[in-house]
Amino acid sequence: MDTVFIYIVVLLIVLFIWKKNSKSSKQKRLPPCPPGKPLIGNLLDLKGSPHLKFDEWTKLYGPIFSWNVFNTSGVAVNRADLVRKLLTHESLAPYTNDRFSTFQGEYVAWNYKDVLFGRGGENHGRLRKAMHKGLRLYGDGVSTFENTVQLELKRVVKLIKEKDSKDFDPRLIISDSIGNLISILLSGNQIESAEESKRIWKLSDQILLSLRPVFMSIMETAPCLRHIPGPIRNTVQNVLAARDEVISKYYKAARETYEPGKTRGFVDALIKLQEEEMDENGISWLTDEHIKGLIVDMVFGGLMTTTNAILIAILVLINHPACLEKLKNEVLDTIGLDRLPSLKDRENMPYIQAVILETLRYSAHVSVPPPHRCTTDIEFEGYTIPQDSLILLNLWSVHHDPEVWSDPWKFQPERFLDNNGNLLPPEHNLRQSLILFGVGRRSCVGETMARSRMFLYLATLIQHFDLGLPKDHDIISHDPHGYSDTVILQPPQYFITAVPQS
Ligand code: HEM
Repeated sequence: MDTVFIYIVVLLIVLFIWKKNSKSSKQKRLPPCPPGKPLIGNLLDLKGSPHLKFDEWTKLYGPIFSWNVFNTSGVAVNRADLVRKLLTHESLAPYTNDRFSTFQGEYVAWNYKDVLFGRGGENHGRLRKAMHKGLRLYGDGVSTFENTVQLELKRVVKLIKEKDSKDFDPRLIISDSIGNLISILLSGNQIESAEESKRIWKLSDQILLSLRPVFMSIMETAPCLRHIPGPIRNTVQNVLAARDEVISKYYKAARETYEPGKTRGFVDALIKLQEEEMDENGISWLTDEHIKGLIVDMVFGGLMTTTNAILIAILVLINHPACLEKLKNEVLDTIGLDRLPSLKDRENMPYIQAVILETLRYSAHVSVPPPHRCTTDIEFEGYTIPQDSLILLNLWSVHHDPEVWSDPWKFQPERFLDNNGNLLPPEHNLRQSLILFGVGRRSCVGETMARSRMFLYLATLIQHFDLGLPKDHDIISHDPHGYSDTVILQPPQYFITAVPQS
């Protein structure tokens, strides 16, 4: 059975390449391209860690280069100003912000009814607004939700105190807690059991597995294989089962108990918006499937990114005790010990804000975000980017560009502070060289939420504990070159000590 299966897959891939090759593909002045192999192009080059290979090519070919895999061409953009121009300039933006057809968009998100995998167009803009509206529940000044987060943080502090100053792996506690927060945000309810965080993580993990290049190319070439017993069908079934569990828990439950005028969480906010947007025939552009698609985005977009950002910050900080000390002084001077940190404190705490920016720059853990699709031939910086090319934002190279960042591999929050210790303003050249959350029509909808969570988690941990290196475990390097290269870079397992502040 296995041999037949592999035979069919190989045959279909060859047919697909032949079909694509046989189409006329007049290539114009493409950006420089590393030499590849016949048929497969640069496939083998990208087998390992794509972000590291892209960085190598950036050094060889400069700020824009192209590559080819199975005759699909891609263009990588490796400098901050060029990323901004390509995605936001009014003459280019209408053509550079679409996405490709994907299994995740078609099957997991009800035929592109979400933001992340969704195609461009009018609905994409409306859905982004809807998601922002739902997320504003979490934004600055929403005190009820902030109180809920503080309750969750108290639980985290209690769990860490139970470690009794002994070594522990913070991933278990942080990932569970961020899962809980997403659950709370979706439903407005406090966590009922440990199962809820697990349910959310399961969906995120399954989507991540389905993003493996081999699975993606097979589904693109021969989607019918999802009906044949074997690994492809298993992957499809697992991701859809995990999705349906989350939808049943968060969408169906909210819909059944929804009371107009009460907004318990993100899902209620979307149901309310759906009602507000109904036309005279009682039909709303925001369908139930859109609401479900946005729930999938919340889980997949929000979980791994934020959990890893917090874990990276902790790992880097315990390896930089002087930064940790400055941070502790700022937290204790501004907030003290008698109350929990609140988002309002942030404006008086430039150092922690600089630490957050530098953590995200230094690690560039969303190193190569989901590709954009170029919808027509465009001229850019003297090159042609052909229609249907993938556009990849090489954020790893953008954030370690030695022309912009002095000593790019040094963790140095001070680079974002002026001589008086104030945070550089957003229009400063260095701030403009950060593309941490993308730019323009596809920029991250969860940016405010991610930054607020990073702030609250770090400030609360530092307020309550002296964080430090482990006593009985190896010290793990914080160098991002060693992070695992799933879609979002993850630091290796590490241990820390957390001694309660006296
Ligand atoms: C530290 C945390 C995060 C980082 C560094 C990050 C970074 C990014 C980046 C670089 C993009 C791609 C932009 C592009 O394609 O041009 C993106 C898109 C996106 N992010 Fe985030 N993100 C984070 C947290 C979140 C959170 C918490 C959520 C959910 C609430 C979220 C939801 C999304 C969605 C839905 C998109 C797709 C936007 C679109 O295609 O229009 N992200 N993010």
